[in-house]
Amino acid sequence: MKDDRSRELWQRSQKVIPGGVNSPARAMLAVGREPLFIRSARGCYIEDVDGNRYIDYVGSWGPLILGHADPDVVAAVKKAAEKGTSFGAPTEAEVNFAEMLTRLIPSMEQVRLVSSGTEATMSALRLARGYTERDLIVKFDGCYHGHSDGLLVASGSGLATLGLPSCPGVPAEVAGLSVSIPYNDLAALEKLFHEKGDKIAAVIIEPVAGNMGVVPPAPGYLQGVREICDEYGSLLIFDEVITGFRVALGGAQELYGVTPDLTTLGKIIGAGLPLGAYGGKAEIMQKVAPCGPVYQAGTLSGNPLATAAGLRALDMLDVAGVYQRLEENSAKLYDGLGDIFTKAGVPHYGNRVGAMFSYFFQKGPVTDWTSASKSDTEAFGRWFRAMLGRGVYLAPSQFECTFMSLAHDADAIEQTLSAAEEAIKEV
Ligand SMILES: Cc1ncc(COP(=O)(O)O)c(C=O)c1O
Ligand SMILES: NCC(=O)CCC(=O)O
Repeated sequence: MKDDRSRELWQRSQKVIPGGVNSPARAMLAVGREPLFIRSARGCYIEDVDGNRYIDYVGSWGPLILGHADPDVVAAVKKAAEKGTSFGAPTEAEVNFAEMLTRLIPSMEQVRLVSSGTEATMSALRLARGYTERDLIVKFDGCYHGHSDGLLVASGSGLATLGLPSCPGVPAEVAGLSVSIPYNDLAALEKLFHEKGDKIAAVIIEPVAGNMGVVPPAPGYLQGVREICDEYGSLLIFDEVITGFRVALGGAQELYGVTPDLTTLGKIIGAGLPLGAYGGKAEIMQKVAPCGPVYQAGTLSGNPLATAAGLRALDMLDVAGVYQRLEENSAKLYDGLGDIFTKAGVPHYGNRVGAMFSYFFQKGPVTDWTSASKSDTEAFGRWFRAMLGRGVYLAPSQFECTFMSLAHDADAIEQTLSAAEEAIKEV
């Protein structure tokens, strides 16, 4: 694999960009190589600046469930751009988009558009605190909700990958308002509420965790979390930045039949453009300025290019059979990989929910961060590099997801499994 040009760019980039990357997850530090610089992508393929082509299972970290450069999405963005890239005033597309979101995710009676998942969760927490007039937030070890101060506590994603349990720069007073406890452990949540329930504004949870690798909720767990929140008058926030429009059209809340008070979205709803959203019960959303006192704003919020892309993408997902196809293709790849690991005698444990899955290099089971962190990350690094060398681009961390898209067809799956049969010999 030739990577001269990527290397050269990495040398240059490190002089002007910390670590050479604009987000730590891209650095590939945990898998023992330098990042590849990408010049283009289409469908399920990405191409780096040295001309290597890979089947891509990162999908820009989740947004590209339609595949890269979907022609309809690109056309919608072009058309919107010609009419102006930002107005700082309301548009018809925003109304259409909000109507679509509230129709497809009925618990979101009202919705605010923002520009990232981080903004969505940060704003939802502020609203929950403003609404309940309480300060404490509960989160779960290994879950990641973006990089706002109060959420960088026992976080998943890049912090888990780099082994950063906390983050300098977050004042202890702020971190102290977020309590993090193990995922999938109702007894721990009950105990915490028993002690501090009247101070807890909200519980924020990834209804399927995707930032410690994929960890599904145990049967009944989300229902249990809902009941505890109700008992103590705390809000339940589902962070569906990853799971929204991925595990089902109506997200994890539809799949598991549990209704949160607030939902946060990002990734897929922007189809690769910067777009996030938070929303929920109208009574709560009415507290947001200008109709209420909880301030939240954004120069580029509801950006016309992003909403045009999002509208087109959600239209294409709201078609009978789409999620069935994603499910079937994801199962085919996931099962095929499992067979290859088994045949090779490599200890592994898999978790999959729809079009997101992870294989952990350990015997498992993996139900929370404590169990996920027991994985053999050196083995994962060897696996990652062996797959990359055979044209398959996986997320460069044991603690991230493999994302399928509608562009991953039978051919791509076949090629991936052939690569895996060879690659596993190097693990
Ligand atoms: C569940 C979850 N919430 C929030 C975020 C933050 O989103 P963003 O990176 O768009 O700020 C992410 C991913 O990065 C995420 O996976
Ligand atoms: N699952 C983790 C992410 O999606 C993060 C991507 C990033 O921060 O670059």
